Amino acid sequence: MTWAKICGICHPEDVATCVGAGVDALGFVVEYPADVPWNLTVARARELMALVPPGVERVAVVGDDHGRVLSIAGELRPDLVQLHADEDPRTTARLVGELHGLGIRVVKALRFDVDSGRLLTAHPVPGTPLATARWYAEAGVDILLVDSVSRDRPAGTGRTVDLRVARAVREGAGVPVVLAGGLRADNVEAAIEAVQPYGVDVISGVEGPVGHKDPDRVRAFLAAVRG
Ligand SMILES: O=C(O)c1ccccc1NCC(=O)[C@H](O)[C@H](O)COP(=O)(O)O
Repeated sequence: MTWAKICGICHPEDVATCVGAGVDALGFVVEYPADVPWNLTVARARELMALVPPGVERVAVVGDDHGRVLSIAGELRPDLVQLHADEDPRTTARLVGELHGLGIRVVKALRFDVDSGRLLTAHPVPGTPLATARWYAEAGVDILLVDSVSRDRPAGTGRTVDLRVARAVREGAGVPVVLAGGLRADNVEAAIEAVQPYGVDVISGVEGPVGHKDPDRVRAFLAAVRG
């Protein structure tokens, strides 16, 4: 069964909606170092995570600063930490060791630019997306997340990635791969078929007004994932 995560949770009623619809994991964006509509303080994230029942994984979506990532993880003790910025493999490897020591698994995002299709990274990386994926896998991450990024948004773009590239990463990375970027109830089945990912992840495709989940869209998305 394909693992399904819904990200950008900001309100208690959205926790209830997603859990009621059978989600596997919920993502909480915490003190992300860019202006995104789904950003939470640690205190607000703690309140919302406390509403998540056992059996549904809590993912803290964070980025960049090593010390801040570690401190957020220590304060919230999520099931997974999702590194969603420009963490280089050395920093990632260090964080993996420290987070695993806290019993927390690590997701690393690989972000593809919506205009050029290129893997966006501030660091010199091996030639192909697959080589970069392996680089991070060797750093010890538990899951890689293939996502899109735009000039305006570091995530939550509502735009799809090249599914052939995602498939190549999934086939060769050596760790489970989650597919994100522009997924909706009407395209997620085909995307799963094309990429055969471990899981899928969504924000825009299940929202009404930005920051608020639409219960019908949440249910339709999860029904489509379950086939
Ligand atoms: O969810 C966010 O707001 C967010 C903010 C900063 C960094 C990462 C973030 N989330 C990443 C995800 O896991 C999303 O599910 C992913 O970007 C998909 O978004 P969408 O294309 O809108 O479905």
